[in-house]
Amino acid sequence: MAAVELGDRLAGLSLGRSTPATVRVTGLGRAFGDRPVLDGVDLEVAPGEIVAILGASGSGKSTLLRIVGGLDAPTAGTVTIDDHEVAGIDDRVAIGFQEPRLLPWRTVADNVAYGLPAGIAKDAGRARVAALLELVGLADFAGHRPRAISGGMAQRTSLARALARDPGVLLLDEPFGALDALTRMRMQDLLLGVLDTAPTTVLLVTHDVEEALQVADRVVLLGSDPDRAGARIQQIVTVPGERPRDRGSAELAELRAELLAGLGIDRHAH
Ligand SMILES: Nc1ncnc2c1ncn2[C@@H]1O[C@H](COP(=O)(O)OP(=O)(O)OP(=O)(O)O)[C@@H](O)[C@H]1O
Repeated sequence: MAAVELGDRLAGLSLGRSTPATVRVTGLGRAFGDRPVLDGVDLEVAPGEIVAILGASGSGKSTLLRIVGGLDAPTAGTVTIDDHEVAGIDDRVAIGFQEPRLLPWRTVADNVAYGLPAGIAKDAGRARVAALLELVGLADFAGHRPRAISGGMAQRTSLARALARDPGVLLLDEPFGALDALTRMRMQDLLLGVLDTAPTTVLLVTHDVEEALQVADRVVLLGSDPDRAGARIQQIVTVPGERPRDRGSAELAELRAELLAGLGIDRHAH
């Protein structure tokens, strides 16, 4: 089915479509006990924008994402979504993790349905699940159990479940981190295709500079200065070029080297 036709089908559902939201992070800090992890993080993400968050292990990427999603609370500063402060788990937000976290005894379709907003009419819910399965290429696997599908398919199911809620903000924490390199690249393309049809504001945590450069409008580098305990934003890079981007372009190669250097990896040393 063509993407436009699918988009019409999604738009035509009685659920309607929530509009991509603005996310504003202001003076954000988080300490665990007396150990600061994040300190003074400021970031504004525009509606429909895709922002990748890069940083060394332990730099607080997941913590930042969890706070935006209301799964954790900051010790300083605020997060707002469309000018409403986040305080606890928020309906406007959907989260996808590295592990698909599917219920093994439920079918693929039932796992996606699990993400539907409370109170949606049965028919509308069923139609939305069908449209989402179509969108992620799993229409023929609706009745399968999670153990009978591949890791990439499970991750697509998880993405469809996140979108079932019709979120204004989609938070993805290393969503493709457990997949092999080829599946990972396919998933990046699939994600971009899905977002064309069902646009939302995306914050994507990743370890992978290449993934950030392929998928994001902007890349945020999180890290701490030698004289600071908590991490903050070191650099924000606007990625040039329309997607899909040419992985071999000189411009991206330069950005890649710059971001790797920011992560403490000197490419020329290897
Ligand atoms: N609930 C918690 N209690 C205590 N410390 C925590 C808690 N959650 C996270 N931390 C600490 O905060 C720091 C940042 O963790 P976080 O998972 O946000 O980093 P990350 O950048 O996502 O790391 P990775 O790339 O390895 O997933 C780590 O040192 C971690 O041990």
